[in-house]
Amino acid sequence: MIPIHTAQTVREAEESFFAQQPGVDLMQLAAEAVAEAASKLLEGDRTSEGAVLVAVGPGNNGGDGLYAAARLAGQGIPVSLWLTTGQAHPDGLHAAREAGCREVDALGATELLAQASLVIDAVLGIGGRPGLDSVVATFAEQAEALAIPVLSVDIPSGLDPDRGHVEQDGFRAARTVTFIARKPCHVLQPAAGRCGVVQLEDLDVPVATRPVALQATPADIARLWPVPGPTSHKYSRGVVGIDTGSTRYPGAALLGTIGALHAGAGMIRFVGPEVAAQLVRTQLPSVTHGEGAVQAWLLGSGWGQTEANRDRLAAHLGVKTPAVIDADALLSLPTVVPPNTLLTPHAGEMSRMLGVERAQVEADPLTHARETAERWQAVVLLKGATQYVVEPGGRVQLAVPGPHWSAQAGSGDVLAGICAALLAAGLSAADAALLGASVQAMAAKRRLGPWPPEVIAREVAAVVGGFDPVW
Ligand SMILES: NC(=O)C1=CN([C@@H]2O[C@H](COP(=O)(O)OP(=O)(O)OC[C@H]3O[C@@H](n4cnc5c(N)ncnc54)[C@H](OP(=O)(O)O)[C@@H]3O)[C@@H](O)[C@H]2O)[C@@H](O)CC1
Ligand SMILES: [K+]
Repeated sequence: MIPIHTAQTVREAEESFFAQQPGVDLMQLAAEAVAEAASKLLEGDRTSEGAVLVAVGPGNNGGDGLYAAARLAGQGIPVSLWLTTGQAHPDGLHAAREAGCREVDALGATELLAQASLVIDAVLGIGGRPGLDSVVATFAEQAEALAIPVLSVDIPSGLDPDRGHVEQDGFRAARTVTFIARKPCHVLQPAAGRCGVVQLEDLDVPVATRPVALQATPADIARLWPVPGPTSHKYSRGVVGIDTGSTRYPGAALLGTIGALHAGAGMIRFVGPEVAAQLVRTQLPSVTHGEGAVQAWLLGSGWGQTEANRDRLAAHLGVKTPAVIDADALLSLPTVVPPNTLLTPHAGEMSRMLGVERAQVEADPLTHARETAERWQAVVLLKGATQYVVEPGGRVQLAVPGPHWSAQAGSGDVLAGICAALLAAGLSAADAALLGASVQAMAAKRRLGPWPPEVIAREVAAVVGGFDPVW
């Protein structure tokens, strides 16, 4: 799991590091990493005038950029500096000037842009307030329009380091070199989409504080997946009870059932309405129909919004079996849900659960997901371009990200089914959510393109097969 830390935590880590090792110059280490990354991005194209154009802000982020500029100029690379506010880190500026960097003003920077091979964005880092001065914002847009690669120092300037929300257009980096720890903007969408490849330079500075979130990697998912062993049988692998679908939405039932089967459910008991049951029967012969003991329930997908939802939900939740509660059932939740319940809303559903606007959830997903988890004392999987797994108590994990093709009807039904299979296998609701969302993303990556959700669901089985260490 990759720890994600806030700007404040990183600052504190830096301070306590300096208190213990005052002689170490972190800015030089940072600049060295930036210069190295710049050299790689230049790929030998070092001849044109203004090959590297460094946009320099007034603080230490600009200082990193200036020392990196000095290093590049020292290698004979033509480097131009644009001091975006007219102010700059004094020692860094001195070093860059000594090394032969030339300075341009805003107009000169815009003119040079067309010939530049690389822009280094050292305007604002973790000390910046979100948003860019309009001249810098226009420069960033032009760099993007001209497809000039941008290397961002620490974060693409203008982003809020601690959030995924993007307030205004700004730099879109090909690569971001960040220091000490990854920050939320590097992993949370849509901000993460502006960072390009994120390269972490930890500068040997330890961070003692608890991370604000943990980002899962495919290796984590493979390690945690419940692969069957020699003593496994269908009951030990987990029986999933599924009550999903309606006359209006029978397909949701089929999709969730396909998801559960392809994620390794030992057995499925389908107890949804007859119209959905018929569909499942014709497509998935291994599914059994009718009541019986189950280890986890999958509820809510494709129910539609009806008065009957509250009773339909209560009928299953009364027995205190772990459950995945999805879609329409999320709006009929009782005040108390059974232990190990997983709620799987998207932003729109979460906004209705909390009685706020969807835009509010989208602007600050983490706060709202935390509030949802606290209110129902249940694990929440907030679905979307970034998939948040939030537990009551505040622990936040982020699923492995996937391609944006997955933003389509039916993906959520499949995902709920995958999570239910994992819950039935005995995983905690948090692990079921993290593994379920991640494996679906990994499957979508293997099947890149506008594949329908059932095709991605079938690919899940192939991804899971790769987790088996025996074969
Ligand atoms: N800690 C670490 O891990 C390490 C840190 N290092 C580096 O230090 C960076 C942090 O440096 P930092 O603290 O000097 O802040 P930084 O981002 O340069 O910006 C502050 C300046 O910008 C200004 N300003 C703010 N918002 C603005 C806006 N919207 N538009 C315009 N101006 C704005 C603000 O002025 P103000 O108006 O607030 O007086 C102030 O002058 C960090 O990102 C990393 O690159 C590495 O060297 C080593 C490891
Ligand atoms: K920056």
